[in-house]
Amino acid sequence: MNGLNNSVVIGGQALPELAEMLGQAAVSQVFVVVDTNTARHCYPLLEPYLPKHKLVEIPVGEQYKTLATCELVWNELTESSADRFAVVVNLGGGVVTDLGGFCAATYKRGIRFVQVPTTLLAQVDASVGGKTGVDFLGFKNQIGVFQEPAAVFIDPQFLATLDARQLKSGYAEVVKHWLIADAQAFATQRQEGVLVQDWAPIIRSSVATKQQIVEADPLESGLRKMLNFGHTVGHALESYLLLQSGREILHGEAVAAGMVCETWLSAQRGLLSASEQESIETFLFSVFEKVQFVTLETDAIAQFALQDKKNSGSTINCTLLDGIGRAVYDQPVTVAEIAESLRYYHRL
Ligand SMILES: NC(=O)c1ccc[n+]([C@@H]2O[C@H](COP(=O)([O-])OP(=O)(O)OC[C@H]3O[C@@H](n4cnc5c(N)ncnc54)[C@H](O)[C@@H]3O)[C@@H](O)[C@H]2O)c1
Ligand SMILES: O=C(O)C(=O)C[C@@H](O)[C@H](O)[C@H](O)COP(=O)(O)O
Ligand SMILES: [Zn+2]
Repeated sequence: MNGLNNSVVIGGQALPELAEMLGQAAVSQVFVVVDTNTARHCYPLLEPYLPKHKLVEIPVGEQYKTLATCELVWNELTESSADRFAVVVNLGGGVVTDLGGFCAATYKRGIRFVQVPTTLLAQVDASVGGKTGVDFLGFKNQIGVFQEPAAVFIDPQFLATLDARQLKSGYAEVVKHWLIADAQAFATQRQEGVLVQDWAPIIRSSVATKQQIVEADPLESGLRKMLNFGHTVGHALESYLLLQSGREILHGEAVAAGMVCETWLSAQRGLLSASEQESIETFLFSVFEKVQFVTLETDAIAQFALQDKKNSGSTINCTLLDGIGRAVYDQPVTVAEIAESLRYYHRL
């Protein structure tokens, strides 16, 4: 695609390869989207590898993953007269890669973008697979498109400035990949927790799991729904708390809670044994603190699942576990069952 190809490069060679790619491709202008934190911590590491470019800085946080923030990016592209040979480099966590990807995919009906993820969450999940978008009316990723980046450049050195809470949030998606597709890794690697010294092997295996699933079903008509394990309940919880100032939680924290709830739903249906359920729960609670809500809120939280993208009509289709390392999708669940799973979580 105009000298850029759709690859994922992981390791110390990532930034030199990005430089090489941008040097070879027909590129009219380069725009680097950052947030305020990645401008400070990550841009100095990337800058030596970039040709002449313009920096586009967006505010930090999920609250800014909105159409209003997209306008900042589209304004900059328009005012700089960016043409279809311009390339957007998204340098940041999942908010930057989702939003920057969406802005590029829609500007003049689509210009090329590359992802340079700087959080563990974005390195193991968000930067790969072509889901881009923003939140809308409080619903997660309600507006977006599937558009693969021209390439993804993952350098674990960016993780050095990430705090423990953010590392754990990314780790939730690693655990999700184990639970849906890699029982062996869940059995052997979970002992290490987040005290991992070298993230590269974990990033490589998580990205490989995700790529394998995405390649089989890029537009999520079936199999890709496995990657949404923990997200029917997780997104409902994340969306509900996002709308309440001061109670926001991180995406991975919501997914971890969602995985406990959806593990319970799996066990309720006889898909998981009591001992499998217990080992998942015990592990998740050894890493993640309990998300705070009161029982009275569970019905309101569960209502958010009515907007889940996997739904058909009013049927909420959940992804459940059929044993550790195996996911089944399109499992109908009711709002009442989701609320019950949240009450179970609350009681633990
Ligand atoms: N597209 C997908 O497939 C996909 C997959 C999973 C999650 N997501 C989305 O990703 C988002 C969450 O991503 P996230 O957890 O990366 O959040 P994020 O982008 O908000 O980054 C987390 C925090 O870390 C800061 N930061 C980023 N890199 C840093 C670094 N190297 N050093 C210090 N600080 C740094 C950011 O400024 C922010 O404060 C959610 O919106 C979620 O919906 C998308
Ligand atoms: O790539 C996918 O497919 C996923 O579901 C990965 C999820 O971890 C990610 O949070 C994704 O953004 C959720 O997508 P959505 O379609 O439920 O908004
Ligand atoms: Zn996710």
